[in-house]
Amino acid sequence: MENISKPAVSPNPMILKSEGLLKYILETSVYPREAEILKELRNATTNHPLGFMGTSPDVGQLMALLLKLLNAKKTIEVGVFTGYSLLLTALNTPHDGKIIALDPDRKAYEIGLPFIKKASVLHKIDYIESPALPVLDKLLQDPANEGTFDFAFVDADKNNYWNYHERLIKLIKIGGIVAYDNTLWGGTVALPEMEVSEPKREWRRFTLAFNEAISKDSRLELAFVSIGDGLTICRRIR
Ligand SMILES: C[S@@+](CC[C@H](N)C(=O)[O-])C[C@H]1O[C@@H](n2cnc3c(N)ncnc32)[C@H](O)[C@@H]1O
Repeated sequence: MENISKPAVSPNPMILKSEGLLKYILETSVYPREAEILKELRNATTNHPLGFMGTSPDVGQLMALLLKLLNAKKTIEVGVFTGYSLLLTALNTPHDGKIIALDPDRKAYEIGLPFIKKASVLHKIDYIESPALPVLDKLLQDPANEGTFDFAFVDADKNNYWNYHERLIKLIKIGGIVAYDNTLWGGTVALPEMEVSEPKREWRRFTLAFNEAISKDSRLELAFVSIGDGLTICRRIR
């Protein structure tokens, strides 16, 4: 008899790690369909001292699909950097869409700003040069903001992911989506701590705690997607 207490794993777990497969996906369906202006922003960002640490284009493609499926109009972006995911969100929301974009690093945002302007989507963006938490708290001080956002994307300091979650789950409407990037943290979540480089250990611990807590959150349905550096997609259900 089939052992139902032991869920089946992927028939080929190694497939998740195959660089060749990722290259195939990117070259077959991601890069050819990526908006030219996003490519331009991505290329401009490679000159940043930290290189391109923006959202990976395959994650972007999935985000675009989610935004369109939701017909998202009102969104929040936590962690802008040079604005790849921000521009992508702006391109995939209607003309009267609104995005509250939060990041204390305005210098990085200014690298992407010319591309946002060129795409004629700046009018949708309310960029606030600030750490995200105080702004989210301020939004929640006005009960009129609760349950009004369609979509939020979090790609910032991992130590605050649960703090963001506790606020975003109230700001997002029932049926809306909050997506968290980097929830596989370079694959380190599946490694013993000893095998993880020292600089990655602290955020690995936060990511592990976040993944465990969110998996138990009954206010949402979720999918933990092995794409890019890991994307956890949560749909608020209550
Ligand atoms: C990985 S980057 C974001 C990439 C962005 N999603 C993109 O596609 O280009 C992380 C960003 O989080 C920002 N960040 C760090 N701490 C933050 C905080 N407390 N609140 C908001 N943003 C923060 C950093 O300044 C950095 O720009």
